[in-house]
Amino acid sequence: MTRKKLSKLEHGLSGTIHIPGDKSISHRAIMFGALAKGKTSVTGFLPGEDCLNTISCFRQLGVDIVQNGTQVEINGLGIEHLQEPKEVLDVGNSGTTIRLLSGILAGLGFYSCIQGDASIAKRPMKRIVDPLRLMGANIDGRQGGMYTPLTVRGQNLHGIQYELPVASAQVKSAILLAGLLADGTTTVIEPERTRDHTERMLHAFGVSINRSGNNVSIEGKQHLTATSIEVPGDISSAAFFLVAGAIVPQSQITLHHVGINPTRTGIIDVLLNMGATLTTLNQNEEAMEPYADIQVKASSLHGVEIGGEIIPRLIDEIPIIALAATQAEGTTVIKDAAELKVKETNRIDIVAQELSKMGAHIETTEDGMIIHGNTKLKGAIVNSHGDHRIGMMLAIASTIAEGETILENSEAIDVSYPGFFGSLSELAGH
Ligand SMILES: O=C(O)C1=C[C@@H](OP(=O)(O)O)[C@@H](O)[C@H](O)C1
Ligand SMILES: C=C(OP(=O)(O)O)C(=O)O
Repeated sequence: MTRKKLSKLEHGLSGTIHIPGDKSISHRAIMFGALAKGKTSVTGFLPGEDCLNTISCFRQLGVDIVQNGTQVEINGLGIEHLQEPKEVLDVGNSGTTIRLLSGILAGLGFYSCIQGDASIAKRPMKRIVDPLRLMGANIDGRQGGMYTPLTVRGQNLHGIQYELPVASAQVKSAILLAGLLADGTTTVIEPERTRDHTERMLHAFGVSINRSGNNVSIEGKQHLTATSIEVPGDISSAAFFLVAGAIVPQSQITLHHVGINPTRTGIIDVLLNMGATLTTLNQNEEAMEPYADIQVKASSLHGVEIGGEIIPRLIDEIPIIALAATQAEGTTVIKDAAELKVKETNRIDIVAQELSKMGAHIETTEDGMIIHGNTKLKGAIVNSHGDHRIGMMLAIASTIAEGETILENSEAIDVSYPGFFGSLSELAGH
């Protein structure tokens, strides 16, 4: 366990930083490059633990992948050339890897077993097992398919029409990827729009995939053609500094080349609603994934209500939004976010528990939290509980907390943002 000693900043944050590559897009670039025929080049790849685990899983499936920092070359031979792995596939801490990979493996002609770390062992897998079984998949797990390890004996699948019981891009993507290998058409109906990186990137690999309202359809037996992928900075990583820039007095910072796909920009909408001084500059809307520079200045915030269709557009940002809310005038209510309970940790309970140690006033509810604002935070011994987003949120909290903060299990941050403390030091002028 790594314990990190942190303290309140004496000055505001200033300067410009590059935000590391988007995690969701990096996973998909590896996976789709592995399914395609030909050489796929990826730039801006996120060399975080989750995405490195995706690389190692696909290497075990026989794919030649050369990774050098943020550059990756995948020499794909086509879907039909993936090979039965000799060992258990280990996804580490990554929910995205296990769910999307299961969708792919369900339609291939061999046996595989997938597992991850202690957090993955507690996360729900029935949400992918159920629809994949409806497509004819032979997939199982502990407790009737609820939990890992998962075993998959790939076989012929057929398309289905499936209404998602929860708004989840991982479940949508698992079904669409199985649909790519299946006979006939597969249609997924989303209750609310979730991130659409799978749809955008499959299109870039030459696959035809159609959206009509909240329905996404794919024809089976299509082939992917290798391409080049440019991964923009991860708005979910940028979020920690967007909030830091807003709440650390006298800050003014610019985050360079951040993805602004509209299915991901809920954090920008919420910060603007809270009264933050935030501007997007140098927007590029033409790219497969749009991006921009984002500038934020310290400003006084006020509480807001967050719920409904915006939730999937900011689901991973709720821990850092909760911190912003502790500094806002008035109360912030977050609802319709029960999905937070099945992330790397129960993010409703852990946000409340850890921020309360620093003096925050947070009530948990069944599907969110009520955060009372205008709180002076104080240093404390806090713990990431092995959850990268909790770790980063607590590190940002320490920059405004009186006294010293000790962050236990700070190593979890490497899952999505290996250079996080370097970025923080750079902006703090250390
Ligand atoms: O598809 C993806 O890349 C992701 C989807 C979201 O999960 P759900 O699909 O479970 O909502 C998100 O929380 C996760 O960090 C990444
Ligand atoms: C929930 C997350 O990721 P995953 O589901 O891929 O583990 C996250 O990055 O916050």
